[in-house]
Amino acid sequence: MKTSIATVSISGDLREKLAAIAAAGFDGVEIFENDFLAFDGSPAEVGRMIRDHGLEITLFQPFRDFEGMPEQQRSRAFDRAERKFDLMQELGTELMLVCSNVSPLAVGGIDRAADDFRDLGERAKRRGLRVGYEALAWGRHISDHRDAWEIVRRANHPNIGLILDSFHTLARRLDLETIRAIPGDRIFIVQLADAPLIDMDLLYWSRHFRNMPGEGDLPVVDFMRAVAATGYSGPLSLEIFNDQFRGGSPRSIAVDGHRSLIYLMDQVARAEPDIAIDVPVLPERVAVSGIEFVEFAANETEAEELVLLLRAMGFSQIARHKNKDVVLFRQGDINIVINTEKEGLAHSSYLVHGTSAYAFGLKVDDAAATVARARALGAELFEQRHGPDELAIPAIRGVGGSVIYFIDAKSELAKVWEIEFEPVNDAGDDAGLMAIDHLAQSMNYEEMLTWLLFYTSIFRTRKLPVVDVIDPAGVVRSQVVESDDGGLLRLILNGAENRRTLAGHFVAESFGSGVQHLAFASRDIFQTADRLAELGFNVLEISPNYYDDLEARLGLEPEFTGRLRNRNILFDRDEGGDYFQLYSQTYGEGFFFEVVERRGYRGYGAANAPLRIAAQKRTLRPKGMPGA
Ligand SMILES: O=C(O)c1ccc(O)c(O)c1
Ligand SMILES: [Mg+2]
Repeated sequence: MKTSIATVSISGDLREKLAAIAAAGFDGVEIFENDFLAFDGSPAEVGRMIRDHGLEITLFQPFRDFEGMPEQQRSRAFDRAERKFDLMQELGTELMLVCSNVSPLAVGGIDRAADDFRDLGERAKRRGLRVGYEALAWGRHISDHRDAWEIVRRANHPNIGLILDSFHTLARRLDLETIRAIPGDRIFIVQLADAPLIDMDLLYWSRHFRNMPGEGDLPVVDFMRAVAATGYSGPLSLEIFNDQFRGGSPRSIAVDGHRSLIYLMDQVARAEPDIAIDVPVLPERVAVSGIEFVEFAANETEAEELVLLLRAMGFSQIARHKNKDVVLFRQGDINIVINTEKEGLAHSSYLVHGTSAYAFGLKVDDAAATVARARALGAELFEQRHGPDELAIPAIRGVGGSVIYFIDAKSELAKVWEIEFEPVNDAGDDAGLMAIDHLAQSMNYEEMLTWLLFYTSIFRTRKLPVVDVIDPAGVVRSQVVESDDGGLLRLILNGAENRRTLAGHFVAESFGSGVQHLAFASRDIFQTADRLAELGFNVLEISPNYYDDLEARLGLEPEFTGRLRNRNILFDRDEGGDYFQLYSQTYGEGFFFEVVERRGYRGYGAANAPLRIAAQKRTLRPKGMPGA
């Protein structure tokens, strides 16, 4: 199936939009009339520019307030249509979208509208053009695709067809089964959009909050399954009205859009194995069984500080790389790599961002298949020169230019620690840390949907509802992406709206998005806390007021809250059970570690986040005093 996107979906002038759309791999564009009107070139020039990009014009739109007008307005509407037909012929496109009439002058009536469309069909036919009719969810008389289809059916003209738009159908929660009965060849084009569930006026919701399929909450896959059942084989065209996308990066929004369509088609093909759909074949979504390692890039001095910190959490250095300035620290199943090489991505990453967790490795069943899926979804491959006795670990680029490596047990990859490293003898007592519970990445709010779609389309993960975390300086939106089978990948995306929040400061001062915190799972957080105190760990101090409130709120025993308070442990409880957390102070521009213990608890301690953030901001190093 061909992929297409409406020019209205991304930012920039028409030239920038087309370049981004073509680069992202789309086959076609819908020309939104306003983009054309604002452009200072003739229709023929615009048409040529589009074709020079290897794109076809899948649709010209919108033509408004056409059907069911009283005389005078009716003949004027036909005159207007003829003018637009002239324009379409100069542009070089043959399909026009008419959206259902919103004018108060419009008279209702299915047959009256059908008559108008039959006449318009005749005019279109003379010019070799076609017209599609779309029900706007807020149309005056027609707001339901079933009624639009009935008008098209009664117009009974080969040049008049139906246009379906997932937003209008899903926003009104119309029965999707009604789509299956429409003959696929009577559907002239299918427009796709998702949206977050927000209770608001349909027109406002549609014009400001649409997003790419998979980024919102609407069942776009179910909609597309019904469309596929009709035998429709025309373009799938994104039509995304979104205020944020209008101000975003044309390139990255276009890449997101293309990714959303590939992922959507992939889901439809898997859900409807009996329907022949012409879609790219890609490996299925990848189950991640955990984070194999996290790698920090640092210079030598800062690496020493990091090492002190790791030792204060009970980590031991267990190996060093045979050829590179890279060392491996371990505790339980947690592998922390510190890379102080003077070349390669680690070094350039250090130069740009300072000491940071610039890479991590995920455990998967098949690393090659993982990369194949990621590539099919438009992810960027990462390859770096490696020595003859080193492994080529498959990898892609992630948030903020970071790297995600894939380790499987199928190949030699799982033996990377033995193959590339040599052991060193430095085992100390550990602090009861067993595994990485979760990894949190901070980014600008505008990037969140991009990375949400990235993670959910490539990996077998699901998103939880966005949580607004109140920082003293603003709101940070927090989005969990976790294994959808309750597996072991847990990621948090924190979207900062301003640079004065803890997350925003981190993004601004470390020059980009990245891993801001790592949470380790403890066997017994009380024992861990006591051990960390012996090791000289700088725990984040929590206000006594918190424990008074906790006691009252959850009805806890004073003896229990006393034990929490003495160790600066935060507590939360949900239907599943109890959650314990403690934090490090912040390092550098706001990086920190967390230790958690879950006793059946499923969440992430959102209730504690505002308080914890306020405490951490007190530990941020004052500006202008490096190293202080
Ligand atoms: O908001 C609108 O007016 C509008 C116009 C054309 C469309 O295809 C659509 O879905 C909405
Ligand atoms: Mg539409």
